[in-house]
Amino acid sequence: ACSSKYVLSQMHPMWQGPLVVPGGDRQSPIDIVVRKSVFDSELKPLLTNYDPRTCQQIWNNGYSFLVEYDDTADKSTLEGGPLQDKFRLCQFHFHWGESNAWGSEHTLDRRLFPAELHLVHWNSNKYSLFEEAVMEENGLAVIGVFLKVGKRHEGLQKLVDALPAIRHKGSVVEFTKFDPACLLPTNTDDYWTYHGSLTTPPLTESVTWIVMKQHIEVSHDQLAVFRSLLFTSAEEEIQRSMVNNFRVQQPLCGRTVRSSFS
Ligand SMILES: NS(=O)(=O)c1ccc(C(=O)NCc2ccc(F)cc2)cc1
Ligand SMILES: [Zn+2]
Repeated sequence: ACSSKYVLSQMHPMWQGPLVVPGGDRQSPIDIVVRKSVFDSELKPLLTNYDPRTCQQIWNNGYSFLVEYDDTADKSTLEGGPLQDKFRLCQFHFHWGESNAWGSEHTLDRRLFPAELHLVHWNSNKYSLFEEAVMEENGLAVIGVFLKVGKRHEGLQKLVDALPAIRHKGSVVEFTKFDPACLLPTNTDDYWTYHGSLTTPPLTESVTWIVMKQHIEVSHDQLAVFRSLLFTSAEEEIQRSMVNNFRVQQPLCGRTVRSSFS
């Protein structure tokens, strides 16, 4: 699957038929084999500087729900870690399952988590628009955080309360003053990093992935509200629950996964 130009079409409604992927040898997500990751002492701590005033809206794009940030200036940024440049936050979203048994995109030694958060940033030192950066080798940086079911996440509740207003594909509501830093684990120094791709079409291989070692906890009820969202728009007669919106793990194709901790 590393050299083939096609990846297997997936069961997901959005994945009709084989997808042509350019090259296809650095696709995401992957299974992170912890004991095969290589400690790199040059990896720095992550430096996030998010401004809640840049939070603009929350919407249902028919695959997940996105919280979008004003990325017309370097106001909410990510630097450090494996990155050489400054990256601007443009949005965050989640992937989850129909049950708590699965839902994450990355796995740790094949272990599945009920959900995964992605904070999406683009390289504002080198590019002037997300759409430009998404086509370039070092254009994007995405932070992945695993979710586990446990105690209620107070910071997440404001977002959960907004979801009923965007049940259908295409709906958008104003959403302001949300600090995405509240969704990061307490320890952001320990992570794995590797070069991969977007996990949804166009699957472009422009992402430096930064997957946090420490997960965050959300309650069963909070996750149940994610599952109350719909893939379908209000006009469609068949409503389909927005669940299992994850891509299956892709071949590593000889890539090295580095760790910031030994
Ligand atoms: N799950 S993930 O974090 O890997 C991911 C992040 C962002 C996007 C995205 O922006 N798609 C729309 C898009 C893609 C390319 C464009 F040029 C414009 C919009 C897709 C997947
Ligand atoms: Zn994602």
